[in-house]
Amino acid sequence: MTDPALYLITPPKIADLPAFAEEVVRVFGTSAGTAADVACLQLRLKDVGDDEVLRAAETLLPLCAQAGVGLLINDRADLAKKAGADGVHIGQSDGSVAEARRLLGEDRDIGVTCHDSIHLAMEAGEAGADYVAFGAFFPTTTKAVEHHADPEILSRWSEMATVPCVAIGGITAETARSLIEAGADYVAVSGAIWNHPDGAEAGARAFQAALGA
Ligand SMILES: Cc1ncc(COP(=O)(O)OP(=O)(O)O)c(N)n1
Ligand SMILES: Cc1nc(C(=O)O)sc1CCOP(=O)(O)O
Ligand SMILES: [Mg+2]
Repeated sequence: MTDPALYLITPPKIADLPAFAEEVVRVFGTSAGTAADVACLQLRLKDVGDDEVLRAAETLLPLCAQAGVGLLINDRADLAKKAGADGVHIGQSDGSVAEARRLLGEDRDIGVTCHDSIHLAMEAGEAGADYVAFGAFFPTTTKAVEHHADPEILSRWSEMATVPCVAIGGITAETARSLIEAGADYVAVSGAIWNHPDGAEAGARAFQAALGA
């Protein structure tokens, strides 16, 4: 993952892959023609077959590569490996960091969901995670969440650890900066980009303005 603070997450379903790919290009293009303000894109498709994930990854990978944005696959290190993606994001039920590392090698990124737990984050960091993710910080309609995090966990983590942390859950352009100021290295966002009333590009621009990138 690179320096910019915006971590994009795809919608859980992509009905029209070519149209979505065009939207991704527009989102990447919101920073004076470069992708410099997006750290990575996580392909998070739910309730679809492996073929559909691999097809989407095959379409998105060259767009990401051209823009200098890493493509991470959600849930499945094996599919990240097959797709030649830049890494994987795993939740607490998606397998271990050790297994993902064995499959992907040292040069790929592995992120781990840690909910609202410093303990889980310490375990992930010790296991070799490249980042830990805390959330959910705000109500979200993208998924049913069981854990709610307070921004204070970001401050605690950033003071005690060097492993970067990602904030997730209902984040909008209006709330993103407060989480970065609390200690988040990245804000992971789905709905506020793809469901923006004026389109995804407008959503990305709003984050760009808010994050001062
Ligand atoms: C950056 C980031 N953080 C947290 C999650 C959630 O992962 P998980 O708990 O495995 O839930 P699902 O996304 O798989 O429904 C994430 N995907 N990305
Ligand atoms: C995928 C996901 N994981 C969360 C967690 O708390 O672990 S919240 C979440 C949804 C993120 O989408 P949006 O930006 O639309 O809220
Ligand atoms: Mg998961």
